[in-house]
Amino acid sequence: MHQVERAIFDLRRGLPVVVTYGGSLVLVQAIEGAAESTLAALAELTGGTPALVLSRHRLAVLGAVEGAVGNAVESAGAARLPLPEGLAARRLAALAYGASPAVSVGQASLAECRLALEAADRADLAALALMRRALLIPSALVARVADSSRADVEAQVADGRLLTVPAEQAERCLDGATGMLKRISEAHIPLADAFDCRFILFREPDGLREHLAVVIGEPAMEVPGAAVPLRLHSACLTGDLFGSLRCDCGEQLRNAVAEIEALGGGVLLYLAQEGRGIGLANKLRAYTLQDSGLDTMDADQILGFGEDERRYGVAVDMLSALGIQRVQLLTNNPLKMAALADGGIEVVERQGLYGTVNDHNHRYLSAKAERGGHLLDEVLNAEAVASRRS
Ligand SMILES: Nc1nc2c(ncn2[C@@H]2O[C@H](COP(=O)(O)OP(=O)(O)OP(=O)(O)O)[C@@H](O)[C@H]2O)c(=O)[nH]1
Ligand SMILES: [Zn+2]
Repeated sequence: MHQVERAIFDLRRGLPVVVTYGGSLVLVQAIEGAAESTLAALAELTGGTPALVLSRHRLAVLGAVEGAVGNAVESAGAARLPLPEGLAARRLAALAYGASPAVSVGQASLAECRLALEAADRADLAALALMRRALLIPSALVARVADSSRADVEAQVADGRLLTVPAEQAERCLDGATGMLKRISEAHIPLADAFDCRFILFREPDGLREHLAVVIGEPAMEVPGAAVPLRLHSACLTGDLFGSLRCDCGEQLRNAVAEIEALGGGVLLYLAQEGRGIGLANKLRAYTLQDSGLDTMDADQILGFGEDERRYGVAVDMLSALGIQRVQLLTNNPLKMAALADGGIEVVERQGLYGTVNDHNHRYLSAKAERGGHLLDEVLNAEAVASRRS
């Protein structure tokens, strides 16, 4: 996976990388920061027509998943839209992640563009996977290298100006490599709500993300049959650190520590999955979209993401590294229970874990309950009763 992580750094810096696929070369570049000159440079270097790869979530926003074109796109999971020459950068951004689906491409209407859509091939899917792993907008500029330009591109690869990544490696970059988490370092850190805590840091094999296991007290981790109280907490910088009122994360984090302590000890896994896996930059974009009336899931979809982009393979790996097989899970999220069960961890019991409902997070929590199936009736109903009384 060596090339993948290097490619991610280049993409985040706004540089193109070359995805190789069945003998062909495809230049790939992030949509963020792309200017008119980016498209011109891609066309010049490759001798091909730059195209925009869009995820199926974004295509649904654009209304492009109906009819025959839609079927082909749906089965491929993404589509490629050839871009007209001289397309303005703001039109490109509007197409990739703009709030209004009523966008047009150059002189062409959206309906005409739909007809121009081509089902994504593996290089396109690889490009999207790289963008997701890099926590960029999940849409990519791509350009196939024409035969006449191949020697030029190969020369740039040879002198180190361009990196190549095989499509099949890039496609797998979201899966993680099971069992390869590295346990890096640890320390005792007393917390306000639990004095006896040990923080253990794990690093993913590609070096990109780090996750923490906080072992609280002396849980019976290696006792056969014991169910260890467990919280899986996805990072939320705004809530966890700043006490944002837009969500319930900060309170849930602190309540989880106190609750695990009260249960006689257990483990909290603090997972680097900011913004349900879309990253902080995109979460801020999603918040701005929510300010115009969208709910938390629709806002993510405008950006091209699914309802929840998190994967829990690293959590399962951390639990096995700690020798934990049976857990009592503190969550309201059925997906977390299913993900652990899929990973071979027995969820013996679930316990709800709540923050306070307020005017700012009410809509967010309701969307989680109504659309995400989160088990929040208790807290939302209690809040409704309280507001009827006052
Ligand atoms: N994309 C997006 N992410 C959000 C938003 N609000 C909060 N988050 C993220 O949602 C995640 C919430 O994580 P958790 O509290 O572990 O999980 P949960 O899915 O709410 O389930 P529980 O275990 O019941 O708390 C964090 O990664 C937050 O950063 C939002 O409006 N948009
Ligand atoms: Zn939060």
